Amino acid sequence: MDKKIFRQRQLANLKVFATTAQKEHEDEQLLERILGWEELINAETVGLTWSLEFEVNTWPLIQQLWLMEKEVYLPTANQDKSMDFKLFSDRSDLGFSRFGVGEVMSAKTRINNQLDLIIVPGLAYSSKNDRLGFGGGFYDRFLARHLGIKTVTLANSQMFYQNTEWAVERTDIPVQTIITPEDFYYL
Ligand SMILES: Nc1nc2c(c(=O)[nH]1)N(C=O)[C@@H](CNc1ccc(C(=O)N[C@@H](CCC(=O)O)C(=O)O)cc1)CN2
Ligand SMILES: Nc1ncnc2c1ncn2[C@@H]1O[C@H](COP(=O)(O)OP(=O)(O)OP(=O)(O)O)[C@@H](O)[C@H]1O
Repeated sequence: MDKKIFRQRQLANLKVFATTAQKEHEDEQLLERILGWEELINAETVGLTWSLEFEVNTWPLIQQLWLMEKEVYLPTANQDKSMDFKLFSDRSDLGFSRFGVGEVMSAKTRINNQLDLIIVPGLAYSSKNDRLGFGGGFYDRFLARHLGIKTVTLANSQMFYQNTEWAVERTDIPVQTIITPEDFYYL
């Protein structure tokens, strides 16, 4: 299916799912699974996003990472479609961009784009490790420029597809590991 049409359908699905108790339950399962995952345990610097309602809730994960004394970085989306990961160490440093996503506002914060692990956001994933994002191309551009960075994603039951049901572009970069409530999919 055309990527744009699939993305709109998927966004509508996820917004409905976000109102259910099942979504919250799966968020908890996914949190538990990634916290027990060796590659997360071994990472010292972790990049992830401040989640929107229909995405997997990252706030409990961020708090756990702080307790584990990991450095947590959130991306800032730039005008030229590049991203910079900024150190996030205090909830009060958070602001909201015009797109409505949380970003670190503090100007004196550290940038680190060579992270040990990036937890990539997205709307849909397949067992072939294909990923469909929001459509900005921010992560595909970032990952193309930072080859060798480890990537993982948390996919709830509504985000995960056995087959890739949308058209994959040449610039789409697959995610190395997908964690679902039941399984791990490695590229
Ligand atoms: N929670 C979360 N944070 C995230 C992402 C995400 O998917 N989820 N991103 C994943 O990539 C990045 C931001 N993604 C974006 C995706 C699209 C547009 C966008 O369409 N911008 C339009 C204008 C929007 C407006 O003006 O309202 C544009 O720039 O033309 C912006 C940011 C970084 N932070
Ligand atoms: N490395 C790249 N260089 C140039 N253009 C790119 C690159 N990666 C993606 N694009 C372009 O950006 C646009 C959006 O890409 P795409 O639909 O894959 O976004 P997405 O992966 O869903 O979003 P995101 O990565 O922000 O979560 C497309 O037109 C795509 O061709």
